[in-house]
Order: sequence, then structure tokens, then C-alpha cells
Amino acid sequence: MLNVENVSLHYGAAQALRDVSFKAEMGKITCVLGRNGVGKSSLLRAVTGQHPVTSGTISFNGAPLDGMAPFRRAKQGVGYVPQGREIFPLLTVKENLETGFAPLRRAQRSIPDDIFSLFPVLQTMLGRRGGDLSGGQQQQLAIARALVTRPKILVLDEPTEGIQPSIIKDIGRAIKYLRDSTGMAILLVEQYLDFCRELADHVYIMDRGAFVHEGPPETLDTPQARRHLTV
Ligand SMILES: Nc1ncnc2c1ncn2[C@@H]1O[C@H](COP(=O)(O)OP(=O)(O)OP(=O)(O)O)[C@@H](O)[C@H]1O
Repeated sequence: MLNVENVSLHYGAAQALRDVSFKAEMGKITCVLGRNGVGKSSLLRAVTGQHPVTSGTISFNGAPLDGMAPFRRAKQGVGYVPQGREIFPLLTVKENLETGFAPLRRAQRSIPDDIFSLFPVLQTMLGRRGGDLSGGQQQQLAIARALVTRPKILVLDEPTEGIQPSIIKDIGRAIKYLRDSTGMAILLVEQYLDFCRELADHVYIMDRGAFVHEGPPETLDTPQARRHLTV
């Protein structure tokens, strides 16, 4: 289980997270919803070590992650699918996947077959450059690259952003399959309410750097939850 306790995060004098606490359980999809700029990506930067926290603690399966560099967190099983995908455009699909080998021991450095069962299009495009893929294909590649690292928790930042509906469905199915077949924890940040309602086991709503609502996905339809999600 990922356990985040009383975390604050600043960019210079600007505070992006205010004393945030939450849990993401193994075998569950935990979804953080919120409008633009409320601090969702900052929360994931805190979890993955991309930005230092000002205060608070973060642990995964009992082991503290505090102060650990991102690649060490990857070795601990934290897999990250960043916003905007961050595919290497000039590397091939295969080479992009192989960048996921970095935190692995030599014996583990292979691409698991089930990645191609989840995203068959990647197998047919192994020799193509990342930059030649569509946005949806790049998103699938970004998820696959994170899976190559053999994560115990998969952290996804707005995987539906700018993606066509049919691929959003494929990504949703893949996320559910990963939860059910591997028992990994999945932490998903989203603005797309229907996607979260469909997938999440537990939801949090963030507003201005703090959580303002927490509950099962059914509670997203209450007036107070909707108030924090409408623009
Ligand atoms: N590198 C940075 N330097 C300064 N301020 C930043 C930086 N990154 C984010 N912020 C600010 O921190 C706040 C939270 O941003 P964050 O990216 O975490 O929000 P978000 O909920 O993920 O939004 P989006 O959906 O647009 O990605 C915003 O006010 C943003 O302008």
C-alpha cells in the first residue's frame, strides 16, 4: 500500500500541496480527480520523487520513500506514466520499451509477453519511431514502458488526455486487467469523470492543493462532489 501522510509541496513561494494524506491499496484502482491546476500532477511528482516535498512522509509497503531519487523509487516498484507521455520520438518503439530496463537487474531485462497481449498494436510497430505513433498509441507505449519496469504500483497522470474514445476504452480495459491479474496498486489522476467512475475502487477529489472529498465512486454524483469538478 502507498501511504501518503501530511505532504506539502512548494514551487518557490507557491504552495501546490497542502497537508495531503491518502492511501492507495494493493489490488485497487485509486483515482484522484480535480480540475486544471489543482495539484494533481504535483501529487504524483511527490510520489515518484520528481519534486521534493516540503513536509510529510510517503511510504510504499511499509518502506519509506522520503528523499529517495526517482530511479530508486522505480527500483522499489513505483512505475510512472507521466502527463504528456514523454515518449522518446527518435527512438523506436522497442527502444522506448527498453528504456524501462534501467531499474532492473540484468536477468530481468526482457519485455514481458503480456504487454503485447494488452497492447497488440505495439508489437506490430516495434521498429517504428515513437514520434510517428498517434497520441493514443504513444499513451499505450508509455504505459507499456512503465510495465517493463515490473511495477508494484502504477502511477498514471491523465492517461485519457487528448486520446480518441476507442483507445480510451482499450486503456481502461488494460488498467482493470492489470489490477485483477497482478494485484498491483494503481494510482490514477484524471479530469475525465466517467473514466474514473467506471474504473475506480476509491476516489479522492482535489481542489486548491487539498483533498475535499473521498469515497467510493458512487459518491461522485453527490452535489458536493460535483461542485468541485465543474468548471
Ligand atoms: N514547475 C512549476 N513551477 C511553479 N509552479 C508550478 C510548477 N508546476 C506546477 N505549478 C503550479 O502548481 C499548481 C498545481 O499544478 P499541477 O500541475 O500539480 O496541477 P494539476 O492539477 O496537475 O493540473 P493539470 O491538470 O493542468 O496538469 C498550479 O497552480 C501550477 O501553476
